[in-house]
Amino acid sequence: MSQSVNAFLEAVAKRNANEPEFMQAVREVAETVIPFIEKNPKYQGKMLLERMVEPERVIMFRIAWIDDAGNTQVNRGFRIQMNSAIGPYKGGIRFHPSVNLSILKFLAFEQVFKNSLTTLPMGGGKGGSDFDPKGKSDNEIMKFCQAFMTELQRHIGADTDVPAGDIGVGGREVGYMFGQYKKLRNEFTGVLTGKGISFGGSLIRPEATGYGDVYFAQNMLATKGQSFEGKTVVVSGSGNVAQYAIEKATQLGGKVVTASDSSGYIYDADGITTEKLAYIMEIKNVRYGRINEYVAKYPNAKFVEGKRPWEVKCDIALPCATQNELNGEEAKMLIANGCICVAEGANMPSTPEAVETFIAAKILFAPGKASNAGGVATSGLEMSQNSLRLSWTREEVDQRLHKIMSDIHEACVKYGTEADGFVDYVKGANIAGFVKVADAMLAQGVV
Ligand SMILES: NC(=O)C1=CN([C@@H]2O[C@H](COP(=O)(O)OP(=O)(O)OC[C@H]3O[C@@H](n4cnc5c(N)ncnc54)[C@H](OP(=O)(O)O)[C@@H]3O)[C@@H](O)[C@H]2O)C=CC1
Ligand SMILES: O=C(O)CCC(=O)C(=O)O
Repeated sequence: MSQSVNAFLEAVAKRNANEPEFMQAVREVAETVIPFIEKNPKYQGKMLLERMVEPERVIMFRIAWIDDAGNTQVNRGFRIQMNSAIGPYKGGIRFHPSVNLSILKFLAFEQVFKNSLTTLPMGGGKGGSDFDPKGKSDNEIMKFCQAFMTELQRHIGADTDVPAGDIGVGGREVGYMFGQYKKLRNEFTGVLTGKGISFGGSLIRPEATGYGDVYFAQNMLATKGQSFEGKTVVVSGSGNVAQYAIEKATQLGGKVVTASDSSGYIYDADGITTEKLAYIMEIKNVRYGRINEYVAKYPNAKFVEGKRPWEVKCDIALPCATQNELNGEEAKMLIANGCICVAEGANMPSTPEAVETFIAAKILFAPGKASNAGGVATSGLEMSQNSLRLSWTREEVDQRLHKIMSDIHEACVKYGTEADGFVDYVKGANIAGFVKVADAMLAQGVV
């Protein structure tokens, strides 16, 4: 690592002690963007990256609510408004007991680059709470969402900051938060995305992150004359992103053999067909159950408790669960088993050692900020439809999503192609994402 990158990271670490996930995300960007800045005088002397690692605003608040047993509960809420140079803050809300400042700052920082890559006018933000939705009744989920929005509503707005879902926050939670915002503010605006279709949501938004991840992998595979047809695919997670990655990979002729949750993974050598995926959706979206319930219905499959699916032989891997779920050893195992393509559906699922391993082996590797950008891009399309007070068809939204994912791929190739023709998608995504935000910051002066 160069001296300037080292010095930069030391200074950031000093100001952000005990924030390992945030430092991990900053390091990955700094290693590729600082050498680019050093070759481009236009971006020097204005502290651009130094400004980008400093959130424009961090909001932290108490959420008090009453559970079904009549007990008072207290959680912590956050919204990180990271960068608004190219548009209103935009990014999801996460409800998970692991949520803290470090995790949300890493997600908000990644979001700035990702949103820039989509080509749409969206700044970056992220929020959430350490609230654990597991085991809560529907009434408790609604009460919590209302209490969360009672505070958050004063900080957001259709032209200020537009939240959406993330881990633990899907259509149900977005609906409850939207209802509370509308009640308190007495306005019907597109203040959240991922809304229900009957109140301003966009067709394809639920599918968009998983579909977009597969479209991006399709673009990468095409550079090698390859496709999903006949390939074995390993997917982690079984939530929103994983479900639609499985659906699209299967539609394109791939055989998806795994899905997982935090308790372990299921391996189905016959492939997760459309009918079997419908069962996963019932387990996860209707009953909020566990992935091992799959083997009770499909006994040919097995459940591997407490493990992750990267030990399964595959051609393509799609990590779609959470951060740091694929380590260096697992990356080596994937490569030794013949994996040629990894497209991250989750945010930062590969550890730095895993990323290094994929790039050293020169396989097709896409970082989440490029390959999972289809979700927020379609949120951007939802905002456009809300502003127009129109709804586009499934086909129209899917067509736009396709085009956006191809354009992101092209931008990565433009900025990430090495002298020997290898495309470093990490470098490409970071530099392409940086350039648009940096140009806007330069034009707007030091603010
Ligand atoms: N939803 C979206 O549009 C977008 C999401 N992403 C990213 O994709 C990833 C998945 O999000 P999404 O599908 O929406 O979330 P969901 O809540 O729908 O699903 C999350 C899945 O990941 C698993 N998971 C969560 N934490 C862990 C953990 N610590 N170890 C193992 N498994 C875990 C969950 O299992 P369990 O139920 O056991 O916790 C569940 O299967 C996240 O990284 C998110 O930031 C990125 C872009 C957009
Ligand atoms: O759709 C959005 O606004 C948020 C998506 C998101 O949180 C993400 O891209 O990680």
